[in-house]
Order: sequence, then C-alpha cells, then structure tokens
Amino acid sequence: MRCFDRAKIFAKAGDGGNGVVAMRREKFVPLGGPSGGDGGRGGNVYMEVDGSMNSLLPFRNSVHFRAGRGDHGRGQSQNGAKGEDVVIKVAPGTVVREAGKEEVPRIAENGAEGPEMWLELELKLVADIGIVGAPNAGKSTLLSVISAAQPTIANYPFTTLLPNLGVVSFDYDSTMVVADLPGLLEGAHRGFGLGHEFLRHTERCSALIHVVDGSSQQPEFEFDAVRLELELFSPEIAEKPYVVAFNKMDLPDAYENWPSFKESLEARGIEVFCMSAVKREGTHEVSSAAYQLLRENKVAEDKLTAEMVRKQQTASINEFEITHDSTTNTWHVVGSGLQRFVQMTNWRYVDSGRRFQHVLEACGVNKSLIKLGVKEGDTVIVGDMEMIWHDAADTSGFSNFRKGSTETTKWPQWK
Ligand SMILES: Nc1nc2c(ncn2[C@@H]2O[C@H](COP(=O)(O)OP(=O)(O)OP(=O)(O)O)[C@@H](O)[C@H]2O)c(=O)[nH]1
Ligand SMILES: [Mg+2]
Repeated sequence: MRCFDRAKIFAKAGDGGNGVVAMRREKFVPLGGPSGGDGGRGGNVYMEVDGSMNSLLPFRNSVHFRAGRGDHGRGQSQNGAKGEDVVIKVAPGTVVREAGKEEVPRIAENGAEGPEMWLELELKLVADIGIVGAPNAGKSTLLSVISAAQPTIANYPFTTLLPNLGVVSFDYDSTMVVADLPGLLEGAHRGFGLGHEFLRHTERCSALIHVVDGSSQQPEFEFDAVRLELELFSPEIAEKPYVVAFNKMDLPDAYENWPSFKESLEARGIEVFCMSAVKREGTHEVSSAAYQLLRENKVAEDKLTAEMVRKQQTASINEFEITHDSTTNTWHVVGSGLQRFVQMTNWRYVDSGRRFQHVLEACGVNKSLIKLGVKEGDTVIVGDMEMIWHDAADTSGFSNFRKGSTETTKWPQWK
C-alpha cells in the first residue's frame, strides 16, 4: 500500500560510443590524414508529466531505465549513431530527487560514461484544500457533501486509508480541489496511525479545513492534539491558513459542547464554524470560508510566480551555442538570453564591461571557448559586442571589447 505514492527507480544515461583512430588511405591521396569517426552521443533520460497518470504504481514493476548507448565511430569518417533516449512518464505532482539528497538531479548529461543514479519519486496530491482532523471526525462525510466525491464513510476510525479527492464548485469558473486525508492520531508525527504517511500531501495545499468531532468528550483537547501533530510534522503545514469546522451539531453532546468551544477558540483568535455534515447544515459556510482563504493565497502566490519567472529569465542566459568561422578566426556565441543581456549592458563603462565579463564567465562561455580551442587574437562576438581573446592564463580571457567596428576600448586590468 505504501507503494502507490512513493517509488525508487534507477536511471542511467547511455554511454557514448568510442571514437576510432583511422587514417585515410587511398590511391592518389598520399597524405590522407586522420579519418576516424567520432563515437555517437549516449541517449538521454527524460522525465515527462503525463496527465492521465494518477499514481506511481507502474514503478512497482519497472525500476530500471537505461538510455541506449551511442554507436562506435568507424573508419572513413563515419560517426557513430546517437543512443536512443528514454522517457519516464510520471503523474502530475511527482517530486523527483536523487536518492538520499534534497536537490533536483540532472541526469540528462553527455559523457563517454553515461551518468547513473537512483531516484526517489514522491507523488504529492495537487489539492487546494486539505481536510484534516482526528479519526472519525467526519472528514469524508464533509467531502461527500460539498463535492461529488463518494468516499467510504463508516463509524470507525481509519475508514479512510488513502486520500480522496473531490472538486467543489461554486459558480461558473470558481472551483477548488479538496483532499480528504486519513485521520490524525496523537503521535502521528512519530509514525503512529496512518496520518503521518499522508500528511505530506497537505504540503501542496494552500489552506486546510480542520474538522473536529463536536460530540467527543473534549473537543478542544482533540483540536489541540491534531494541531500539535501538524506542527510537529511540519511547521510549514502548521502555518497554512485554516478554518475550523465543529461537526456533528445534530448530536446533543456536540450541541452542548459548542458554546464553550466557540468561546474558547475565538478568545485565541481562531475563527470557528459549526456544522452537521450528515444533515448538510453549515457545510456551505465552511467550504466558502475555505475558498476565501484560497483566493487570498492565490494573490500572494501570483506575486511569487512573477518573481520566479524573472529568475528563470536570468537562468536562460546560460543557454548558448558557439560556432567557429575558421576563415576569419571568429567565434560566434549565440543565445537569446545572452543577446538580451548584451543589449542591456552599457559596454562603455569599465564597470559594466567587467560585469559583462563576469556573466560570460558565470555562464561558462569562457570555459567552452577554451575547450573548443580558442586562440590568442581570435575574435569573439556576442550579440553586437566584439571582443579579442587573449592569453587564457589571464582569467578574464578577453583583452578588449569593441562595439561594431568603429569604437575600441582597451581594458586596463581585470582581476
Ligand atoms: N451524527 C452525525 N454523525 C456524523 C456527522 N458527520 C459524520 N458523522 C458520522 O461519523 C462517522 C465517521 O465519519 P467519516 O466521515 O467516515 O469520518 P472521517 O473523519 O473521514 O474518519 P476516518 O476516515 O476514519 O478518519 C460516520 O459514522 C458518519 O456517519 C454528523 O454531522 N453528524
Ligand atoms: Mg474518512
């Protein structure tokens, strides 16, 4: 049962093919020169999100993913064929990590030896709202009332073993996805009960609905115990906005407990609602309040997205291609991000020239040029910026910037 939302797989990029040493031998061609073909590039391993998948179950049977190896090069300048790529399809909301590490892995790299690693996949539900609460509080009942979902409802704890999802629609285009989670027990953060396994799913939710069984002996105590579990499991989850829904108001015990529960929580600054999920009374108010929290959160998130887009644009500077014109010994560095950056940089100032230099270095342009065999005196063109390469021993690499062909600037020192 644990397999459905976690999996461990092995991915290996294809090895590159070997190059071959060969000399051209032909009648009437006295000095044929080398004619060995390069080895083919190894295949890459890609991950692709497939909207039709909703679990990681397929990875129970297939664990190993290897991209094809590149063919070896052959004589007569025949290069080896590229190895076949492998695409691993995962469900939306899958988080990929290198086993035992936190960062997102990079497995699509070239090399004679294809990189390989174990990857941990973790599926986190993509729900807007998570319903949390003690076992038997009425979480599934609430979901069944506010959405078309039909989760199992029964009068015993841990009826819900896997999270249920439901779509709650208000009018027209305002909808939200609500996840009903297994009940939380005291000690859940230490692995008691089932709640712990699934609390992770709430990490992606924008807000929570906390259902309290109003007919229990001490509803406030139950409320605090669940809050404590949330905090102990993850402070991040505990910080999410939430609404409290005091349930089972149709039962005399709950009806009696309600005034003191309400008073006590409101004194702590917590907004509470009462409802009878079974009788469908007060449930609309609860889901509307949750939707309100969601909307407030969206505004904040949009700001964050704008910030991320800006950061991504900076990252796109990193992608470039270098071509070499051997007749003029000119290197063209092309990349839309780089180009834009060049246009932005006011090359006239030493300071910005230096900044530009730093960007080229940070983006790996200098290193790539050295790898490709740039020589002293060669011209390098990035956008409309022309530079002369000088001794690579100097970390800066370039000796002067020229914009167009008219102006030349000497850079006295770059350190
Ligand atoms: N009287 C009354 N019973 C309710 C109400 N809401 C839920 N119940 C009952 O409480 C029991 C548990 O309901 P569920 O919705 O399965 O509770 P849950 O929180 O999902 O429970 P777990 O999945 O086991 O954690 C069922 O017998 C429901 O019929 C209510 O408003 N009034
Ligand atoms: Mg349930």
